[in-house]
Amino acid sequence: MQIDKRHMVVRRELLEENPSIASYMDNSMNARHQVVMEWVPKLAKEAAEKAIKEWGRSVSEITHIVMATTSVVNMPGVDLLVAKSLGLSPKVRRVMLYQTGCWGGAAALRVAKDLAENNKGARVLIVCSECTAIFFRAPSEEYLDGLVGQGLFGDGAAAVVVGSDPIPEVEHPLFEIQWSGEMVVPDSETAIDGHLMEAGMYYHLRPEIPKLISKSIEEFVGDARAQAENKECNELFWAVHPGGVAILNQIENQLALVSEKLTASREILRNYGNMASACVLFVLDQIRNKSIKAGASTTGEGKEFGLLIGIGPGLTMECCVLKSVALN
Ligand SMILES: CC(C)(COP(=O)(O)OP(=O)(O)OC[C@H]1O[C@@H](n2cnc3c(N)ncnc32)[C@H](O)[C@@H]1OP(=O)(O)O)[C@@H](O)C(=O)NCCC(=O)NCCSC(=O)/C=C/c1ccc(O)cc1
Repeated sequence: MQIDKRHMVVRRELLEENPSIASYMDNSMNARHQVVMEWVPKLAKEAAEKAIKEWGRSVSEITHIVMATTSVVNMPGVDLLVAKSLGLSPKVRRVMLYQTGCWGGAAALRVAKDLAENNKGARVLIVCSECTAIFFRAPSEEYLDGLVGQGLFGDGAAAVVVGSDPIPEVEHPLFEIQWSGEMVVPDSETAIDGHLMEAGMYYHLRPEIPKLISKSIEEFVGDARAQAENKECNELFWAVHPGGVAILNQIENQLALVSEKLTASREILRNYGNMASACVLFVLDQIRNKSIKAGASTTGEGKEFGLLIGIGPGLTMECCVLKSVALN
């Protein structure tokens, strides 16, 4: 699996308090709902506060919130809980992305880009928050792909503020979102599916997922590279969703990437597992932190352009072309 560590709110005590979650197929949705309604907003708030602090302006200047989660279904949306807990204005404009799975982080960036560019002065808070309590269950011989997911998935949240026309000396952009695109891999609808049942979220991950992705990745990346001065793959930096080691290996081989290109994705996989929508933002954070630490000339490992790629149910691939920022 190449995962050393994951963080999960599902611990022994929680399972003792909620034994239905620890069963394979007992009715457990009530218990799960309580857990994810507590933790998805809690993790989101923590991540958002860090992002807002780093951005450096007041919460009152956040005009929009875009939130992604696959871990909870609720009305009103959990974005409202998060907005309230952060003290955002009741007039903040909200977009909630549910059930996008692992392409949610990249999709949130796409939506935020369009909002920021079409609303002068807009500052869009993106929050991605995921909690595996919605689908954690006991193993069963009839459900091996569930065991694969159980070994892969972790809890986590990430946030970022997106805007246009940054205020000099006040706002310090890290990357510019140059372009965004999406593609559904042909005939892959059944590769990842998930259904909310009395026993919680029940999903399937077909073993052919990595192969299906590798069949379409070149075409998809070709569209993106055209928006990045047609740079060769190895002239870009890469923030690929670490869906699993086989997915990263297939992409690396298919695009003939040198091994360092996916280092950040592999490090996030190793230290956090697959946190669905939040993962690509963790990877991007890792890239800019390492770039700064290494004394690189840009936030993108010294490269001018990079691709951020989310991959999830559909199979949907979502890509943002990012332009890095010069580091002094
Ligand atoms: C990490 C894996 C699982 C194992 O890698 P490995 O240790 O190098 O080993 P192998 O790839 O050789 O696989 C070992 C065994 O596991 C089997 N296997 C391998 N995937 C499978 C399989 N999906 N079934 C059932 N047997 C299998 C595989 O066939 C093989 O069986 P065997 O030859 O009999 O030993 C690797 O195969 C891998 O990365 N697979 C792709 C993982 C994957 O599908 N990722 C999910 C992408 S979707 C996503 O990110 C989010 C979805 C999501 C959805 C809902 C949410 O709420 C939130 C999120």
